[in-house]
Amino acid sequence: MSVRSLGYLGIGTPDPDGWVAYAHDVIGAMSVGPPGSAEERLLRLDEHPYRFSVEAAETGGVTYIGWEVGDPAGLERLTARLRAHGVEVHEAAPEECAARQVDRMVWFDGPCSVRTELFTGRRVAATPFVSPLGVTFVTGDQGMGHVVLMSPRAMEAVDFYRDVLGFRLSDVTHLPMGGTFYFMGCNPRHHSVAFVASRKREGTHHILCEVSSADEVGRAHDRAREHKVPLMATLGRHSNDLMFSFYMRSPAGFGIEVGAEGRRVDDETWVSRVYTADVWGHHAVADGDDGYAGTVGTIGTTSTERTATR
Ligand SMILES: Cc1ccc(O)c(O)c1CC[C@@H]1C(=O)CC[C@]2(C)C(=O)CC[C@@H]12
Ligand SMILES: [Fe+2]
Repeated sequence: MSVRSLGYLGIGTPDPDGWVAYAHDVIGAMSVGPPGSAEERLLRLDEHPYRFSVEAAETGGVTYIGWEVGDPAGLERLTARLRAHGVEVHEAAPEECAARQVDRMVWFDGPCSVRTELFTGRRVAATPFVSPLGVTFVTGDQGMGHVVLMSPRAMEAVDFYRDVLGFRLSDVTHLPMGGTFYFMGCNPRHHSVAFVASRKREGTHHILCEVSSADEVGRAHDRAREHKVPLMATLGRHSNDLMFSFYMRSPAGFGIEVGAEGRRVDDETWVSRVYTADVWGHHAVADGDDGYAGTVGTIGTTSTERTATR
């Protein structure tokens, strides 16, 4: 398998400065450059020169996905394989490679209408990563996190990632209220990309940033409340990747999942299963709800009060 990990994501949003501020103040990402510079919109999570590139766009969503390939020979093989499957693959110009801070990059129009890039020779930042909030992100051989895309053609996306790009179909989850998710991996992270079948819409569902501990998830959850960031789903534990996480809205509309304690997958022993529920929590939060008011029940009220509220 030549694709090694999720390297970077382009973020399109009508409010780039708002997204950058959110990334600093709530997620804990670090800008590459000073306020007002173009490099301020390049956001780091670790030793890579950047993981998010935030750009102005009419609608919010991932504008491109960058997959890191192990070496130049692997990129050659993958490019030939894509072309053999009829995919129009473009060689990035030197200035594009310089902007991505990579030695070589090819790109094509990928599933879910997302520009998909394959690169080798990523620069390693000369300066250390220092989160403005002291956050440590889990990346390394697991890549930057995961991205979940919605599409009416989710199955085509799954077939392409498995049969052409060589991803593992880790498992499938049928959620009563949340649709069917297909989770795909290319390294020990349970999934680096997932596709959810959506009858009407095509776009970005959420991006995961994994942090180093459950307490870091709790602190991110506190920051979301402090900054009045709407929740998309409450705290919970997934049954497939065992991630303890919550989901909040980003200013671009799609979700940011902040999680910890995700399991590592060994391709030699992994068994793909079908899930229909999380271990606990992860209750979807309706727009405008703070994810807590609905939990006030009859516990602690008297029988008279209970009768009165019926
Ligand atoms: C099922 C699942 C397993 C692992 C993941 O990283 C992951 O994002 C998901 C997606 C499920 C997700 C959820 O559990 C909380 C409620 C959510 C956000 C929805 O409202 C739809 C997708 C649901
Ligand atoms: Fe997720």
